[in-house]
Amino acid sequence: MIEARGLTKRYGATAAVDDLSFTIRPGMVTGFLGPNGAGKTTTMRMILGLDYPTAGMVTVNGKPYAKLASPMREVGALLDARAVHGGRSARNHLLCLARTNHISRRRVDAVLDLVGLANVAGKRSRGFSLGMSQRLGIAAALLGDPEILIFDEPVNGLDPEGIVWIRTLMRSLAAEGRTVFVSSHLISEMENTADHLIVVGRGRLLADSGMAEFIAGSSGQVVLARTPQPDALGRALNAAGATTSTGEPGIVQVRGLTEDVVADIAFANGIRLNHLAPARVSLEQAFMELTADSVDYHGQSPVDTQPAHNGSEA
Ligand SMILES: Nc1ncnc2c1ncn2[C@@H]1O[C@H](COP(=O)(O)OP(=O)(O)OP(=O)(O)O)[C@@H](O)[C@H]1O
Repeated sequence: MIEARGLTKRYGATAAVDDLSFTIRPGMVTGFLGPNGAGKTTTMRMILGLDYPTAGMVTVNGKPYAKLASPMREVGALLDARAVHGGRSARNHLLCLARTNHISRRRVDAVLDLVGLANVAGKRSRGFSLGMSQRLGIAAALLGDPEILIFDEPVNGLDPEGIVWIRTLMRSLAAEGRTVFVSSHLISEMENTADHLIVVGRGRLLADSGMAEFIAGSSGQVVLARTPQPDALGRALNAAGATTSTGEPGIVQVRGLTEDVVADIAFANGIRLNHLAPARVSLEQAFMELTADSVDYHGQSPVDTQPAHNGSEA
């Protein structure tokens, strides 16, 4: 369990973390989300005693990190995968950590196996790809077999296989009853991984909710229907109170109704559906809407291509 109460960190005039209170519970993956510069890394550094709060407090299993008797056995963290001595082999890096924390050599080999680095364990980490470095960082986090795991943007720079591997690992660690706290600036990454979400923007708490509630409360689920009769489907759905719009030819975007209801309405009106699915984009849109006022770094946005409108598509 990690508990923050009124946690605040100021750098001059900037409040990197601003009066954050939350509880991270065991047995689940908690996603820590927010745009760039929202204060995620600063929060994680304070949990790990690497930065001191300006005000408030954060505890790990009821104690500040500095008071933990055997920190590596209680909390494992991956903050910066490149922060290792590049001249050391992966095994030596882990052996050094193990020795200073009274952890056996056997455990070093076990975590090397677990993260898939056993056959490069003798190689210097300087030559490692970002993905291999991430795996080494995760091996270090797991070394003390801790109950609490903290990962800062663990999938940065990973290939799809690495992303799936980390996602599966986080899920299995949570299933073992551990507390897993993982940051990301992309909600799409968390959608299939996290059970619970803490969302921050400009250092402040924007949401603290279960993933299912977050999705359900998002600004209207969007359902995509592919049909050879888009006009007829649009009219039938509008009559049922939905908002529809067209994207690609033959695709109707529906807001305000579930897939089941859209299917029922199509069936009742004799309209053929070739495909019906929830739109992934709705969750990302909900996240972007929630954090829109907190984004520090804006890029140039491309021309909006699909304006939604009320009423039937014409
Ligand atoms: N040591 C520091 N000195 C001054 N300002 C800092 C320092 N560390 C962080 N900040 C500022 O605090 C704010 C929060 O930064 P932080 O790195 O915690 O955000 P983040 O959510 O982890 O962002 P990202 O997703 O880009 O990693 C930013 O405005 C950042 O510039």
